[in-house]
Amino acid sequence: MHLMELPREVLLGENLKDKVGEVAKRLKLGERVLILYGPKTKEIAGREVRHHLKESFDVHSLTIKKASMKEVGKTVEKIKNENVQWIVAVGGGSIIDVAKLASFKSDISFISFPTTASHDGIASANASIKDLNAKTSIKAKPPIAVIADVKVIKTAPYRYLAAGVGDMISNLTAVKDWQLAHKLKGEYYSEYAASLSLMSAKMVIKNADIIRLGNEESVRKVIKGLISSGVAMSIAGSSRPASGAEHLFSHALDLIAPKPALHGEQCGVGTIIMAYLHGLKWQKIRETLKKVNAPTNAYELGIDPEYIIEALTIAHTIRPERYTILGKDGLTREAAEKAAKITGVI
Ligand SMILES: NC(=O)C1=CN([C@@H]2O[C@H](COP(=O)(O)OP(=O)(O)OC[C@H]3O[C@@H](n4cnc5c(N)ncnc54)[C@H](OP(=O)(O)O)[C@@H]3O)[C@@H](O)[C@H]2O)C=CC1
Ligand SMILES: O=C(CO)COP(=O)(O)O
Ligand SMILES: [Zn+2]
Repeated sequence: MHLMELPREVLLGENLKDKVGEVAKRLKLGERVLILYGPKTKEIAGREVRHHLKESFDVHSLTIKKASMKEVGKTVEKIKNENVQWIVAVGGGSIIDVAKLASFKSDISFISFPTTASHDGIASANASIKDLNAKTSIKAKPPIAVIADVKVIKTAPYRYLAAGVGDMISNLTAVKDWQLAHKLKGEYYSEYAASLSLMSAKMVIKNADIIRLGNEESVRKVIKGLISSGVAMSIAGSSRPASGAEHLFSHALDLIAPKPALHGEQCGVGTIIMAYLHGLKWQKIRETLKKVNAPTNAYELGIDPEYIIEALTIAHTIRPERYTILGKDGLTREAAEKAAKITGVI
């Protein structure tokens, strides 16, 4: 059996901070809610969402500092102690991931209220928690609803929107890797999930001129793609359609770089290199990233070229069970240097 869990409601529009309660009532989520936010996202939208919820719910709140198991544990504890029935996560990928895993462990629902359009975890079922043994995402549950307030998301620095483009353009190489694993290793492959995932990537390429403007229409385009990409992952039952070797490269940078860049920024640069290795038109990918002002090289990522090379050579060790273009043995230092130089990454 293949279970596909998807969000039941997706709201995309302006001024939605007072709509969380309505959605929760419609979905009969219960009276006792826990709101999670970060120190910044509390001021950006969290406080106001909480204020509106207080009109008809018993509201508890927690400030989350980062996506760690300690914060997940704290959240699970709060859910238990206060008999919480559902969670709303107001924040970036880190806050959403903590809510996703804590609600999964506690077997309650959560609503995703993203404040950035920088990653496709907004509507996905997998959570990426940094200090788990795995450096990659693990299975949890998708949000029961996604409430994407374009005005809130637009308050985030433009850099986050460009990172969202990087996380989606990754789908091009992720799907290529998936097809390779299907053919070489007989791995399960879903044509439907792969097509949906590719559609998000193609849409950002097509709409790069709109996205680069950084206005509300740009946010809408990126958010829709990120939600579809998350749904593709839920259909596949793993992050396979949206995470291949380019993500392994980003995960490797998170491990070794003194100051990693945003997830989507690193994935975008990784996509250029992996597209080159796959024999895809990597120039088109770089052109799109340039168009939306996303980083396309080590300098723009703010990461020393030495870490880029090292990340390329260790990427295949991050998730050995997921076959990619890097193969079982990965890239030699020479091959890594060559690929990064040819594509202008270093
Ligand atoms: N589960 C999945 O499928 C996926 C998960 N991810 C994960 O998502 C994370 C990346 O998410 P991302 O959103 O880029 O980063 P973070 O959630 O880590 O947020 C980065 C910073 O941006 C701040 N911030 C959030 N919203 C705004 C805003 N509107 N204006 C100004 N600042 C804001 C945050 O504030 P504050 O300090 O208040 O939190 C935080 O300081 C990574 O951990 C990655 O692994 C990525 C892709 C897929
Ligand atoms: O970032 C993701 C998809 O964009 C999740 O990927 P991982 O499973 O590699 O963490
Ligand atoms: Zn990603």
